[in-house]
Amino acid sequence: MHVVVNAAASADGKLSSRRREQIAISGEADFERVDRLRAASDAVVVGVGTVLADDPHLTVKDEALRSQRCEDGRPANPARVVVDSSGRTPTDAAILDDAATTYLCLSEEAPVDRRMALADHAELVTAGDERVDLLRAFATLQEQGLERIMVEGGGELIFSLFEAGLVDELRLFVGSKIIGGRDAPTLADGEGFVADFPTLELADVDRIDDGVLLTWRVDER
Ligand SMILES: NC(=O)C1=CN([C@@H]2O[C@H](COP(=O)(O)OP(=O)(O)OC[C@H]3O[C@@H](n4cnc5c(N)ncnc54)[C@H](O)[C@@H]3O)[C@@H](O)[C@H]2O)C=CC1
Ligand SMILES: Nc1nc(O)c(N)c(N[C@@H]2O[C@H](COP(=O)(O)O)[C@@H](O)[C@H]2O)n1
Repeated sequence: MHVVVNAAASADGKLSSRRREQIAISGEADFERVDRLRAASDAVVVGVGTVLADDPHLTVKDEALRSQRCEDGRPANPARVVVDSSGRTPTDAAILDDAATTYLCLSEEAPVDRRMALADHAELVTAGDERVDLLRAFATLQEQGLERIMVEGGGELIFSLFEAGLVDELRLFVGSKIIGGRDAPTLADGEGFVADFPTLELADVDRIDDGVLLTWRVDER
């Protein structure tokens, strides 16, 4: 399995505003790059915080890219995965439509009534007691043939993936907005590290739109 975290941060390092509303940080060319990365992936992963904040669809937007996937014998869109301990994903969320297979990674904490409601719309994976055990959940995804994984956020999930040692690559677009706000989400929120900080090796720097795409490989820990 190869896990790429892709996100867009403002020049001051925020993924969205203190209201946790989705903000277009990427420009047109970066959104096209993101679409190509989605098209090259077997699955696109987000945390339930992102589903509740953004109601994302997480499909490939360019029809030519979808057609190419079909010609290659793959589904038109990559699978979508939500990390959602207690099954808070709304049953009318865009991510649960029939454009692609959706996996909901739950923990034992997810109530039976939520499981029953969501089972009509998604494949349910249970791993972990309170929070989702990401190592186990990702191992289950791999058993389903999902090898090329793209993670789009948000900051809570990205921190946990670094903590679990699951991230191979980070692609961070730094855009030309200042968002500010001490409580606005950043790339890696969660508890934060105080030691054993994950370290990165810079692989590429590209100017895109009015910002910079930084590509980092994650050092083994
Ligand atoms: N600019 C960008 O590229 C992106 C920005 N965003 C923004 O990020 C914000 C949402 O991010 P967050 O609130 O951080 O939520 P998140 O999307 O990271 O989801 C976190 C939630 O996932 C669940 N979860 C279950 N097991 C977990 C585990 N082991 N580790 C971590 N989480 C686990 C918990 O309910 C937790 O609250 C929104 O404002 C959204 O707009 C989201 C994606 C990309
Ligand atoms: N790459 C990138 N740049 C930005 O500026 C963004 N705001 C995001 N947000 C992510 O894209 C998701 C929306 O996807 P759909 O258009 O609904 O398919 C959103 O939920 C964030 O994960 N990404």
